[in-house]
Amino acid sequence: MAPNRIVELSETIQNHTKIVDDYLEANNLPTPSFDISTPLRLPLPPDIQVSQAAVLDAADELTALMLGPAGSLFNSLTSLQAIERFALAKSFRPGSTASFAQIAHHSSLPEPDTRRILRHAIAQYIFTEPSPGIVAHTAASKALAELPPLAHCVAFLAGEMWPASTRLVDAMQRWPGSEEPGQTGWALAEGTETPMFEVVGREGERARRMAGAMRWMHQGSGYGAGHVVEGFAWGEAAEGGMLVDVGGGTGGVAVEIARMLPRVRCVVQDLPDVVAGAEVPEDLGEGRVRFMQHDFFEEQPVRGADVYLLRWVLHDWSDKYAVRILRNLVPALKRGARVLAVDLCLPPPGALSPYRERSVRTFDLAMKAIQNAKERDAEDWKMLFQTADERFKMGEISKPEGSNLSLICAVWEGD
Ligand SMILES: C[S@@+](CC[C@H](N)C(=O)[O-])C[C@H]1O[C@@H](n2cnc3c(N)ncnc32)[C@H](O)[C@@H]1O
Repeated sequence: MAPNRIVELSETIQNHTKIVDDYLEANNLPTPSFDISTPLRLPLPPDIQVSQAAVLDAADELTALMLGPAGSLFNSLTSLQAIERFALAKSFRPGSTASFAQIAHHSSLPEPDTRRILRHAIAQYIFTEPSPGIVAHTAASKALAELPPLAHCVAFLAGEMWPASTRLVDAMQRWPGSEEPGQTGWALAEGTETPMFEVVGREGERARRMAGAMRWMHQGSGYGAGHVVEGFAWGEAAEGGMLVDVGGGTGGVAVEIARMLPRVRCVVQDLPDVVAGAEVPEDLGEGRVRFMQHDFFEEQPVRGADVYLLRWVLHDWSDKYAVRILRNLVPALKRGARVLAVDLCLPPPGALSPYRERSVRTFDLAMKAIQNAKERDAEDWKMLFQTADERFKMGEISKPEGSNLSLICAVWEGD
């Protein structure tokens, strides 16, 4: 039986890497490394360059296959932006084929542009060209056609995050060290100083795209509410305690917590528009989860709760504003109350492979580009709580198995 493609690719990598390695060794040339003494290009003759190219081709395809269609989708932002803007993925059914002319006709894009965009996408495994001029779907383009939250996520990254990133350094130059959410790369790209969440949030289609993107990003098992329930030492709070989910959206996390901890009562707070669209599922019965309009830049109205949850909230804000959010909790806190931030905790430098570290660092810069916000490491989290109020006592920061987010808990030691 022929080996599967991934095995075939790994063998290609192994065989051709050996050819390159043998050549370097036989010619007393240094093995590739990141050392400053390394030659800028591998000094290989044309016949050995064939092996070098074979390794690069196979490694690229193997990476894409290992990531899966959704994981490898986000590389080619130019063509992705066009695919979304001109609805190219929906222009013909998955399983069928279409000519460039047919797709152009459907999308109202000139045929030469359609062909150029699609061939750029095809080079990233989005669509395929089984015979010259005829296009078919791949798993990635089919997913764009059929999964609206994924399509929204791509559109949000290509339409909001990417332009913001291209202006990030301009914003850094114009407003050095700014912590204001309106002085960002996104603001420069948009030509406004109104923060991104405000502008996008009130524009129908863009707001839907952003909401869909959030839904898609939350879907992975690494973001499940189960990690909060299972990873947090609820103690007595599980026995009839009160949880306030500050900036809790439409209650997805609180509902899961209420389901898994049947004696906990939850108040979910968010902005009026968000809370207006929220519903408590029938199986939870009355009163266990209720929604409340509350702006977290105002003083916390629910006093004496056992746990105040801030899940994926503080990373949306620079320290200046995150400190305000925490300080607004203080008047409501009883001694021993816990403030639980569930957010990314950046690992110490070098703890992850560069490949993995790149994605968290990219996320960190993206937060800066859109909102002057940030991802924080353990020291940053400690500083944040201490700056908000010295009566916060930091507990351990833990990362439940399989979770992308960490549990960052501080206990209130004031009266
Ligand atoms: C990234 S979402 C996290 C939602 C939820 N905690 C979760 O984990 O799914 C950030 C939330 O903060 C809310 N938010 C933004 N500004 C707010 C404010 N001033 N007061 C209350 N909520 C706010 C947003 O509406 C949104 O629901």
